[in-house]
Amino acid sequence: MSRRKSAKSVNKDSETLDVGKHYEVRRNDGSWHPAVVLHMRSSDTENLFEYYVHYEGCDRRLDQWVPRYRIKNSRFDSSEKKWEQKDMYKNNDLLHKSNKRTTRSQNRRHNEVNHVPMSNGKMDSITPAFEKEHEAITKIKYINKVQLGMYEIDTWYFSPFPEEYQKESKIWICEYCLKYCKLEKTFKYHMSQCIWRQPPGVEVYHYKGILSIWEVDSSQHKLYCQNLCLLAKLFIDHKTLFFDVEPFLFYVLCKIDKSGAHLVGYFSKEKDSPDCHNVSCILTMPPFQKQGYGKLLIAFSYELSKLEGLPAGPENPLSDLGKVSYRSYWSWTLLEILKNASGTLSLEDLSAMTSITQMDIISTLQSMNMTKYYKNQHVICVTPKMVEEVISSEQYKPPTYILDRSAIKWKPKIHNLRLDRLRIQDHNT
Ligand SMILES: CC(=O)SCCNC(=O)CCNC(=O)[C@H](O)C(C)(C)COP(=O)(O)OP(=O)(O)OC[C@H]1O[C@@H](n2cnc3c(N)ncnc32)[C@H](O)[C@@H]1OP(=O)(O)O
Repeated sequence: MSRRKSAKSVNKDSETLDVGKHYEVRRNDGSWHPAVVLHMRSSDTENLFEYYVHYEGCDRRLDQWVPRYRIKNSRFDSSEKKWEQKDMYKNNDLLHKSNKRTTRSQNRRHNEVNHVPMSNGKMDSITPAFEKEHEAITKIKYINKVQLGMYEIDTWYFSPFPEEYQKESKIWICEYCLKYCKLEKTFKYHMSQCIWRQPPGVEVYHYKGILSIWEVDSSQHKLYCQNLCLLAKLFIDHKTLFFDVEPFLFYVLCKIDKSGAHLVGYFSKEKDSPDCHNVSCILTMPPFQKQGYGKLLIAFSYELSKLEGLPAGPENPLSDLGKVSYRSYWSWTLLEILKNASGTLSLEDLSAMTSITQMDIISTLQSMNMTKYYKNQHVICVTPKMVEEVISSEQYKPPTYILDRSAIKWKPKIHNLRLDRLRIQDHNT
């Protein structure tokens, strides 16, 4: 007899809930939170349904399948608004300490991570129609866990793995070649046969035998790059690149030990970016997040832009965590220059020194109150005292990993068509 009961017999075991309606749901940490039920399925282990819920006011990465007993019977009327905003965000990983005065930068960071709309009501540059379509397609995440090397990782979002993998709650991925498997035994067999111990491609950064970055050309290693994108999509909400990877280069950051080079994170970059993007997508694998690797990858992307001699920036829209990381990198980089500066510095100077675009410099300096709008243009308005104050505040965080420029083994390539075009234009004028 099948372990699963039919929907009809399941209904008898407990009151079923309505998809699309709001209920109070117990989260993993034990707190109750209003949530909308997005989907239901019969559970494998219980004679009950389980429900896919989205917690109101929270990022979709917290959406999850929960058993029936974690949901209160009575419907929750979301219009009652009995949940205070501060309670809604209480359990997010970035906390607002209620008794403590928060600085402007802490407020901005809290708003970014918790999706509080900006004063103009906009979240970012995605159109509502696109957002709706995107949400419909990627509403339900079926793969809940992924085993990567020694880490079992909870996934955050839907990723378009082939259909037969979509119904698996866990998949296994080889941390070296990124082959994915449905079954643990297939995975174990693969690991006994796989001879890879590092990403394919060329090592372009090697730091003291501990960290390395590999440049992987998707034209030469298409399958690896496609698998990397599928894996990354489990942790990036707005990502559309999966199969047509050839226009991109991938920079893969690894931690090295005697067993091999272990995947920590990566960023992708268009080979020819007409909009001067130096990062298309960036990811640190969750077990390595908040340890400084994201800012190391960002610093590396700007070092490449400096070698190319072009100001550049990440592709928009940035995710909540992307915004926080870029803002932190930009602030630190600019303050490092300003604290040692003598004489005047223009926006052009700062951009030439850092390869950060003037727009990103302006928004970063504005957030630190260091610009003025004068005669229809932004001017830097900063005194040594202002710089000192920010540097001694909590907002100033030197990176955990400082990029060692001497460890970079990379030169701009011929295939950087845009760079060549710019040089030709320059020569002709
Ligand atoms: C262009 C684009 O691709 S946008 C999409 C960006 N990518 C994603 O959103 C994918 C999921 N997120 C990630 O992979 C990572 O969070 C990244 C890549 C954005 C950042 O990587 P990390 O390795 O965590 O970055 P790192 O440790 O250097 O921290 C950067 C800053 O973000 C902060 N941060 C990182 N994670 C969190 C978090 N969960 N909550 C609050 N702050 C956080 C850190 O405290 C740090 O701030 P600080 O410098 O002021 O201390």
